[in-house]
Amino acid sequence: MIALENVTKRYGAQTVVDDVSVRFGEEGVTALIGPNGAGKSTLFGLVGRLVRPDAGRVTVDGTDVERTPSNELAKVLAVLRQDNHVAARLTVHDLVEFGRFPHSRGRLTVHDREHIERAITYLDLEAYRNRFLDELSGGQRQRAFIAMVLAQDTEYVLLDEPLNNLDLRHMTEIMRLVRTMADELGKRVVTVLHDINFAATWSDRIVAMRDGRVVADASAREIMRPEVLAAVYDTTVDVREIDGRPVALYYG
Ligand SMILES: Nc1ncnc2c1ncn2[C@@H]1O[C@H](COP(=O)(O)OP(=O)(O)OP(=O)(O)O)[C@@H](O)[C@H]1O
Repeated sequence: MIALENVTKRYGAQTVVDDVSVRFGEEGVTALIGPNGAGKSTLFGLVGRLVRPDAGRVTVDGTDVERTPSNELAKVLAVLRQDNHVAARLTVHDLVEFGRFPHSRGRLTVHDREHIERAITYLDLEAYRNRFLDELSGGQRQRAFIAMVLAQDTEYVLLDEPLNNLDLRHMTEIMRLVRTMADELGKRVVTVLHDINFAATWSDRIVAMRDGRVVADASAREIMRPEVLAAVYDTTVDVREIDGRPVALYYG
């Protein structure tokens, strides 16, 4: 279980995460939604210990992340960040291998290699395995980073906008993969999504943030209501029922 208890983070006078208490880990897939600047990435940073809270506590499986050695944390928690600063002159294979580092410490076992191969296959990257990251399209690069996270093989997986740069087919395939990670591999995935229809279709629970606070936390069906979405995004969103499922229309 990932638990945030009364967590606050400020940058100067601005409170970007404001007394947030929330838990992740019961559901297979949780979507984290909310407008730009709501504090979603900062929340992930706090869990991954890249950002230190000004108040409150973050625990993973009962242990305060502040007191967990980095290597131990990396065995249970993987975070795909939005801004991955990794050397461009790294091949796809090198990057995915890098995901195994918390387990292998640089000495790959047969088991580590299996994880690397599985991740490359799952992300449809076989053809690009030996390409450098700067020789890939944005979507191919995004898939390589997701493969790195998958190879890390952690119980908790935090994905910050994994659908960035992806085309229709790959968006759907990544969400299907996220479901597989939860349903077949037993992982607990929390993913930031800007497309609420993807969030509603593929997640078990939606947590909505706005202005540093959690403003809604419920099932997709409860969140996919015009009044709830308007309160989260401050804009009009129409919701229609198509084939028994709520679909939000927000294309203006
Ligand atoms: N290092 C920083 N220094 C100062 N302000 C920051 C820093 N990091 C984030 N912020 C501010 O904190 C607020 C929350 O940012 P955050 O990236 O967590 O939002 P977000 O919900 O992930 O947004 P987006 O959907 O645009 O990615 C924003 O107003 C942002 O400008």
